[in-house]
Order: sequence, then structure tokens, then C-alpha cells
Amino acid sequence: MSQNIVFTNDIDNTLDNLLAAKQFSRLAVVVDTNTAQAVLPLIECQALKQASVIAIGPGDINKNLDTLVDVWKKLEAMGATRKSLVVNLGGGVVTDLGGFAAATYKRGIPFVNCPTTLLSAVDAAVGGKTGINFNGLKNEIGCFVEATDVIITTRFFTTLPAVELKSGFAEMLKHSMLSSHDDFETLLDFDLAHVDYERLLQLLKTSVLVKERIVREDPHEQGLRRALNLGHTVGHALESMALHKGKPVPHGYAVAWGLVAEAVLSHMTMHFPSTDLHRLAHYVKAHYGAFYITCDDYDTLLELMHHDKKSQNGEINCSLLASCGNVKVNNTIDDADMKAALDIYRDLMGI
Ligand SMILES: NC(=O)c1ccc[n+]([C@@H]2O[C@H](COP(=O)([O-])OP(=O)(O)OC[C@H]3O[C@@H](n4cnc5c(N)ncnc54)[C@H](O)[C@@H]3O)[C@@H](O)[C@H]2O)c1
Ligand SMILES: O=C(O)C(=O)C[C@@H](O)[C@H](O)[C@H](O)COP(=O)(O)O
Ligand SMILES: [Zn+2]
Repeated sequence: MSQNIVFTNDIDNTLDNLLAAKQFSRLAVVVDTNTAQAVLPLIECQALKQASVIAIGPGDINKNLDTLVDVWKKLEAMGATRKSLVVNLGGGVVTDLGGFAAATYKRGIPFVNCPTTLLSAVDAAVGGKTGINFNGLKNEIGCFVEATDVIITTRFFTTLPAVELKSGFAEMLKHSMLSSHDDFETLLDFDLAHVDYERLLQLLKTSVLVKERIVREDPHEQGLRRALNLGHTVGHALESMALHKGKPVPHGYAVAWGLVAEAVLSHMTMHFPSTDLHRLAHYVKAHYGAFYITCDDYDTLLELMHHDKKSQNGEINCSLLASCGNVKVNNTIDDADMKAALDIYRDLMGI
């Protein structure tokens, strides 16, 4: 991965120096209405103060074509050229959509990601997946283009609602399960109710490194990168269904529930240890609650899973674990096994 990733809590100097070293004709900063208020005013950076601000609506409900068109139009209106630069200052919605807008505007202009949620810091801002939701499917339209630079700080997290902190932590849990049993245990012990932000920055480094290593080996998800989709075959189906019903859930929550369902599948098909499955399920139930589903939802969920991007011939495809640190990608799951896993997920969650 050629991307420059900086971990710092000295955000003002880092941004000042980074932008001073770059040549650009115009600078746009893409924010959402929340980061415009809570984060942008915190940054003392001259270049950023003079930038054109493009604000989008918050949340996944706005990660769509209409918003994308709006950003393209605003880039045009401010006179952005091929030599312009975009800074995305926000959560995963801003980095995904702002990154895609930049990657497609005039066939692509460079962008820098400044993630403001734990989720975008540990995952969305890194590794080059950009895009929007479309036709009821998550991230259906998009491209792989990396931000030139990603500036990761925990300084912005003090205004982050607890729900959003937990949402990001789910992707950290995912990385830990891909990495090792020790990393998994370390995260389960981290006190999310009284956050030590310096310690969190250290944990973020370890977690981002897990993603970075995988992306460097397989940037365009030809194989190994599917590991980063652990929990997402089920998770994206739950998230899409919730969004469709007008009751959106945070991405990381859907991933947490998806991790439990896919740990069940991992146990069923490759003997993922039942102690770890129960540790995970207990943790997820305690911190994320349960996503309520009944048998009546199974057909909708399975239909969504058959449309997952990993699916090659319409089959359900999951990345699964033999143990923490031991992932296997491209597992085909038949409908009966998926329904059995959803039954066990409901038992574990007490639904
Ligand atoms: N590209 C990738 O590799 C990748 C990886 C993981 C997730 N994603 C995508 O990321 C999105 C989720 O990202 P997210 O969880 O950051 O959601 P988000 O961008 O919607 O942010 C969550 C909420 O927090 C608010 N917010 C952001 N920063 C804040 C701050 N510092 N203080 C107060 N409020 C703040 C936002 O306005 C929003 O309301 C999903 O669309 C998901 O599909 C992409
Ligand atoms: O970076 C990746 O690769 C991931 O899969 C990370 C995921 O956490 C993230 O949610 C990603 O946006 C999912 O991508 P998709 O291709 O399944 O839409
Ligand atoms: Zn994710």
C-alpha cells in the first residue's frame, strides 16, 4: 500500500505541514453537518480555514447517488480542477463518499482522509475502498482508489457518541480475530466506558496494521482481502435490511452481530473453538445488544447475502476462522447451513 498513514494527536501541525508540502489549485474539505460543527472548528490549520467547505447529510441514509451528485456539483461550482485537492473530514460515510467523488471527478483528483470516527480511523479511511450504497445494497457502486494520506488521531473522539465508539470497536474486534488470540483478548479487556485515548491510539496502530498488511498483499480483493469482510456477509445483510425498513443500525453494530453469526458458521464448518464463540457472543450481547430477527426475515436476509460482492455464482460466500489468526476465505455456505447459523445466533443472543 502506497498510502501515507500518520498516527498523531498533534493534528494542527501535522495538517499544516502536510498541506504546505502539497501543490494544489483549490482545496475542498468534505464534512457532514455534524463534523462541520463538532470537528472542523477544532482544527487550527490556515489552509483548511481557507478551503471551500462541502457539507453532506450525516449517516448511511445519505451515502447515496443524490449526495454524490451534490458533491460533484459543488466541486464544479468552486472551480475545482484536476490540480485540486479534497480533504475528507468525517466518518466512514464522508471518507467513502468523498473519496469516491474525488476519485471520479474529472477522472480523479487526489484526496486526504482525516477520519473523525473510530470506525473510519481503523477501517474506512484506510485501504482504498470508496463508494456509495445503491439499489438497497451496501457499497454497490464504487472503486478502489486510496487517499494519498490518512491522518489518524483520537483527538476528535471526545464528541463521538458512545454508540459510534462501540461501532468502530467492532471493526477492531474483527481485526483482532484475524490477527491472534492475544489481540482478541486484549480488546475484550479494553474499558470502553472510560476510554484512555492515548492507549486507544496505540491499539489503533496495531489494528490498522492488520488491515494494512492484508491490503498491501491484495489491494483489489482478488483473494486474501476477503478476510477483511469477516462478519460482513451476514452483517451487510442485517444492515441493508434495517436501512430498508427505515430503522438504520450503525455499520459496526451490524458487523458485531455478523461476527457472531459467522463465528457460529466457523464453529460448524471448521471447529472454531466454542469457548471463543461464547466469549464473543457474550461480549457482543452485553455491548451491542441483539439485532432482533425471526424466521420470517430469513428469506430477505439470504436474498441479500446471495447478492454480496464476494458471491461469484450467486452462492453465499463467507470468510471464516478455524481459530483467531487463522482465516480461510471463499467458503460457500448453503442456505440450510446459513439458516441453522441464524437459529444459533438467535439462541446465543437470547432472541
Ligand atoms: N471503505 C471501507 O473500507 C469501509 C470500512 C468500514 C466501513 N465503511 C463504511 O463506513 C460507514 C460507517 O462509518 P461511520 O461509522 O464512521 O459512520 P458515519 O460516517 O455515519 O459517522 C457516524 C456518526 O457520527 C457522526 N460523527 C462523525 N465524527 C464525529 C465526531 N468526531 N463527533 C461527533 N459526531 C461525529 C457522524 O456525523 C454520524 O452521524 C458505512 O457506510 C460503512 O459501509 C467503509
Ligand atoms: O477493506 C475491506 O476490504 C473491507 O471489507 C472492510 C469492511 O469493514 C468494510 O465494511 C468495507 O466497506 C466492506 O466492503 P464491501 O466490498 O463488502 O462492500
Ligand atoms: Zn465494515
